[in-house]
Amino acid sequence: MLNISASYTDLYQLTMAQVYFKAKPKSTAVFDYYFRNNPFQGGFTIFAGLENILDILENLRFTDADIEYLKTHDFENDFLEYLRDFRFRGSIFSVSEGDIVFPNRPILQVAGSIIEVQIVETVLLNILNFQTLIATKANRIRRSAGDKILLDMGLRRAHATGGYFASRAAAIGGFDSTSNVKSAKDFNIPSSGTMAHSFIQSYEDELKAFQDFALFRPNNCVLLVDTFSTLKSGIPNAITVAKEMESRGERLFGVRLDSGDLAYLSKKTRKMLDDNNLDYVKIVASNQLDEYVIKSLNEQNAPIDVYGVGTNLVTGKPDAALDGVYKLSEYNGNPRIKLSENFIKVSLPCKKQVYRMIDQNGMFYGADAICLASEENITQMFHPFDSNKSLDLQVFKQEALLEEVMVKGKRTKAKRTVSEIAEYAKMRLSLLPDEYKRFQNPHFYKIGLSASLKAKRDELINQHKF
Ligand SMILES: Nc1ncnc2c1ncn2[C@@H]1O[C@H](COP(=O)(O)OP(=O)(O)OP(=O)(O)O)[C@@H](O)[C@H]1O
Ligand SMILES: O=P(O)(O)OC[C@H]1O[C@H](OP(=O)(O)OP(=O)(O)O)[C@H](O)[C@@H]1O
Ligand SMILES: O=C(O)c1cccnc1
Repeated sequence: MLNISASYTDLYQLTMAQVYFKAKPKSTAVFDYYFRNNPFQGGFTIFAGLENILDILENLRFTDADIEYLKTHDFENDFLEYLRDFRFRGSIFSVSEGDIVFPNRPILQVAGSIIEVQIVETVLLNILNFQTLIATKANRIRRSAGDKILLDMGLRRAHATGGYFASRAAAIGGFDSTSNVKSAKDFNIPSSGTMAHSFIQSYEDELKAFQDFALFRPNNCVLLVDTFSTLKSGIPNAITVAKEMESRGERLFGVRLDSGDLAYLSKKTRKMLDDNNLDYVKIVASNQLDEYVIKSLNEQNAPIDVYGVGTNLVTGKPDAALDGVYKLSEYNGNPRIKLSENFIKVSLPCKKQVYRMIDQNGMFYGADAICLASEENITQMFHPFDSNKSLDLQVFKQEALLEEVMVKGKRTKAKRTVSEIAEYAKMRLSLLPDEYKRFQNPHFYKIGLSASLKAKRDELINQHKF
């Protein structure tokens, strides 16, 4: 994992923490993590990053160098000594990583000493917002690509170290492999790679470049065919090399197209390969791909077997960020609220649970009910702000989404691998009806409050009215 110490936070967390330390060191708090809008104007979001956050929180420390640095920021000595021994000892309830989530309902709830839960806000938002964005983007690309192989090649275009977590999130969203060696190693993701134009340019002629590559690196050999002319030079040379490999008892894995009209070129390439009895040679395509280009290429029946996607995947284009927030819902056991002129931004008080409604076919019905943590079997949910709207929940099976994953700073469940999380995401997505999955105007997934939670919230709104 990347080395993240407790100074991976915003300064204001520490300035607030010093005041808590001096004025009310024994106080406790509960914070909710949620986001406000599905990214990419989609109908759902895939939650990712939880396992990394649990790893980070279990090991979070201020290093001696962190403390030395903070000495230059007017912090008091006794507070700095407290930070020297800082540990995260809080508890976390969370949705399972890989589950399908929706806006404006708690995904994760952090409880503990107010100093500790405040300091970890930044790293938690940083990791969860980014991976959730990228897993959701990756899944859009997966849904466009159908059963074609998807290779993440984005590290070089990612926002610095973001590429490390982007490759992990891409695998959760449905990518098959990554070019990113460190992520592949750390997260046990299959890795793969082809060759760069520079390799071919370093030779006097393309054929010799292909021949050397096939000779010294024959396994999963993919030749990049567009350096000079795809159809007049790259493919004929690749066919020559494929035949030479056959004579050695080897097989060329594929050719990669990286420019031009990918539908036209892949059709011509397929025909040239097949005419030479090379139907096993795969066609890889890359060049600024995203879910829309891939959908279009599939609609044009482009015979592409593998799509390599970089920039648009790892930067979460065009959204760039998920708007996830971390809001205080309880202080010293008392409910807290944040008001806003914008109704949707009014926060929800108290420790909560979220129930997902399951229909008689075992599919998601399209509604999550938020209630107090102590409630079970919610009979009715109410629209958060339109008192005329409610939904009878008695006909549904109800599934509790928030489960305990950390107590006193220690995990309470076994770690899950990236491939387990990816499988889980796929399974959960299969339970979501198609109308929430379409790219244009997806159906709106309902959110509702239990009567008790709504009453608590309304009581607090009235208390704080001016
Ligand atoms: N048949 C196709 N249908 C839809 N989109 C395509 C098709 N072929 C290529 N594209 C996409 O169109 C865009 C083409 O961009 P651009 O013109 O910069 O590529 P190019 O012709 O390869 O140029 P360069 O040689 O500079 O890389 C890319 O995003 C590519 O993935
Ligand atoms: O287009 P993206 O989706 O971001 O995919 C990654 C791109 O990165 C590489 O190009 P680059 O020019 O960096 O290297 P190269 O010289 O190997 O082509 C690769 O050839 C792809 O075109
Ligand atoms: O393996 C490749 O082809 C690759 C990897 C990273 C970026 N572009 C291409």
